Amino acid sequence: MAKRKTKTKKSTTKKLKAPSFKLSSQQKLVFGSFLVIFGIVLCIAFVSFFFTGEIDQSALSDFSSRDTKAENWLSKSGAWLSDFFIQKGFGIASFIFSGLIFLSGVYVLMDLPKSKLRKHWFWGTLIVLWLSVIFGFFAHKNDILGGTVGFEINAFLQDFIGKIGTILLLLFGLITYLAIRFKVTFESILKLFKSAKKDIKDEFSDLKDETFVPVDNALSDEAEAIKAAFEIPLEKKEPVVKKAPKVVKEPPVKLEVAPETKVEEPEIEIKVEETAEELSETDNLANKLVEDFGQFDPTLELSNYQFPPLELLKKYDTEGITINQEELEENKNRIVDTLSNYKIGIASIKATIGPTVTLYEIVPEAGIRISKIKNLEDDIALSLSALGIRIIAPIPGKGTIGIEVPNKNATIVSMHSAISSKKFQSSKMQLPIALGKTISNETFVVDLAKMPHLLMAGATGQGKSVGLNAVLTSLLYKKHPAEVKFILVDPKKVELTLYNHIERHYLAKLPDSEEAIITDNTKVINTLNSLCIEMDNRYELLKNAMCRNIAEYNAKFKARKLNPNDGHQFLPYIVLVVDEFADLIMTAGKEVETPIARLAQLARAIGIHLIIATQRPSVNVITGIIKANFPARIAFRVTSKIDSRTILDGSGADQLIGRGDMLYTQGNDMIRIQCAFVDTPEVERITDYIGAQKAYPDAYLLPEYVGEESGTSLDIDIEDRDKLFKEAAVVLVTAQQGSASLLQRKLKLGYNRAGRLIDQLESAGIVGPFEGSKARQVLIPDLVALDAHLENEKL
Ligand SMILES: Nc1ncnc2c1ncn2[C@@H]1O[C@H](COP(=O)(O)OP(=O)(O)OP(=O)(O)O)[C@@H](O)[C@H]1O
Repeated sequence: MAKRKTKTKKSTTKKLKAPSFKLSSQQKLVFGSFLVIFGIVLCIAFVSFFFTGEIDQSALSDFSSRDTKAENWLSKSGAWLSDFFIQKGFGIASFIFSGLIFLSGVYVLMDLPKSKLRKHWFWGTLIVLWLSVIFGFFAHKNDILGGTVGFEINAFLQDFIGKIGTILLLLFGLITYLAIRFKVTFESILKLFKSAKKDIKDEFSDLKDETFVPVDNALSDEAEAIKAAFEIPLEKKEPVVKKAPKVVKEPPVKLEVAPETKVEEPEIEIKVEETAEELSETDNLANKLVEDFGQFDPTLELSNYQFPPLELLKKYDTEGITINQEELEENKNRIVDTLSNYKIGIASIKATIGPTVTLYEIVPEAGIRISKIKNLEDDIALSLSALGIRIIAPIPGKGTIGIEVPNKNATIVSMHSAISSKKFQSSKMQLPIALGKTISNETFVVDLAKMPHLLMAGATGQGKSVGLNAVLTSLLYKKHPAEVKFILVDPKKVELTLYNHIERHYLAKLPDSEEAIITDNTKVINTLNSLCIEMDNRYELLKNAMCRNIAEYNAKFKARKLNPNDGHQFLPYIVLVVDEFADLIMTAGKEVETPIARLAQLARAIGIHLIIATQRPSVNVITGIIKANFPARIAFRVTSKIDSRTILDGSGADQLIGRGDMLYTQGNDMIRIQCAFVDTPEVERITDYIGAQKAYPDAYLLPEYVGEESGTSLDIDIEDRDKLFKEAAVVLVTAQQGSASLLQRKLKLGYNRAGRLIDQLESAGIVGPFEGSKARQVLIPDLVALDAHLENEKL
């Protein structure tokens, strides 16, 4: 865009330059002074016209006769000129013409830039026209106020749009003029009003003070002396010795501060100037761009995009607390009885009712050891004879013991309630996810960007897929397609297919792949490696932009402080979802584990987040390296304590009741949550709703990844060259800079491939040899020479 702009600018200046003629210094002096004098002549003639215009009318009709005399101070010529400009032309606004002619003379004499003068003429003429029309509006006949032009235009306008229409049109013209010429905005007008209001207020209070003057003067001599000691007028900054005038406007407290500020003032000023100069180059440009075009809006391309409405999600009748007093009492009695069987006395008991389980918080009697209760966990569970009892002894942060007992009638936590909750709606998180409801019926919202990766595990049929859908749905309800992209890996081939509808809105894929959702395990390897390249590229961009994370980078990009010509672009978050990780590890092993681990370790700062789900939480799937990099974990119900340990590093998941009952941990505490339920038809409605809207031309393209096997390090043979060879040559020749990182950025390549390309370009004689830290020399001067060079090679 910018390039095109400069091009058009250049071509117009070229066009304009063609007819211009150069004046010699003498010619400039003659021509310039003529214009200055002519401007003055016009002005004198115009002024005189107001006194002599009427008398001179007859003289004009007999202009050629030497006998007729005109009263105008410049005689007949003056009378004629002013009649021409004022009477027949634009009325009193014609004075502006005399000014413009005078100004043109000054410009010619002083050899000032003509572009500015052209601007003055353009805007000046518009003002003349506007004034003439507005004066014409108030003139009843062909009056000198608006001249013939003003009168006629008025008559024309009033015939068609009436008086009110004309005045409104003129007002609109004025607003447009002010907005374009002086960059006036609505805010600046408001500001002006505010400051005017303040001034009036100040003035008023000053006046009030002044009215007190006589009282001041009437003060006793003693009071006068005390007051005088403080009366050092701030503006003058004179030494204290200079005793004050009689009028006291400021209270003494304010004045006491004065000497301090006086001392510090110069230091502050110096500091401000220094920073201002340092920032000036890039920041001033960025500020100007923001002023002219506003902040960069990544959503602009799909500015009409509508977020899915809440109505697409289903509401359930069984929502809300269903446990009754009877059940509560019954459970309480059983807990008290069971514990007393083991000689554990209870001081108090409190219940918190959740959607699936109720937490009974017990304060044991003094002297009871917590370890005793913990050891009896299984026995207590057995005595209470309920599935899904979990004992938390003690509840972290409280001195109590928790016993979670499932409710007889579990309630469904609908996605509708989670998404519509205030907590989710008003969340300012980068990637907010409404996971479900906690035991105290609060909607649980977490930030995926903070996790920064999520591991989900649970036995089959316990709610993993629903959980994944809840995560994806949350993001779809909160993030614009420009802000987040998903890479979906679905070896089961059926779980995530619905998201195909939103491919061109929300999905990312490899350039050559047809399907955005990856179901083939071999393709996953390429995608993961490509994601690693994307990660490296993003780190390079962040480094160049001197930003520590994607949020800072995007903020800087939006503020137009990063130049897109340097490869900078708005970076959407990328969320990689792998539905069946165990399957992937079984078929591809190390080949996927390595890039996953690399991404998990490094990708957090640059906005790539992984969510991996597995139904086989065994140690060969969730390996040490994976676990170390996935602090945020969700465990649905599993069948054994060992599985629970593998996922959560502790038991608990084996005591869940299934159907979306889950434990969430982000390193320390475990939180029991009932996962929000989102059914397939709901997901379908959402994806259909989004899919029916205008989309990007293609899915978000990840950098191309070519496996290591293709291409050797130095392919001298033309046939063996990388298929991006020509593009790479064009990039380097255009930039006249032989750098691999430039190729990486422009062609979205990984470091290895860019390096290989540079080697091939060297052997083809397009770039020079390696020169240490400096970029290689480009041996071909331009694209024409490059074409010729490549043609020669073929011969
Ligand atoms: N949050 C929930 N609330 C209520 N019911 C749920 C919830 N999550 C899952 N269920 C019930 O459990 C069933 C199985 O859930 P889901 O398909 O998510 O299991 P899964 O763990 O993905 O199974 P698989 O591994 O075999 O795909 C759902 O059809 C639904 O009836």
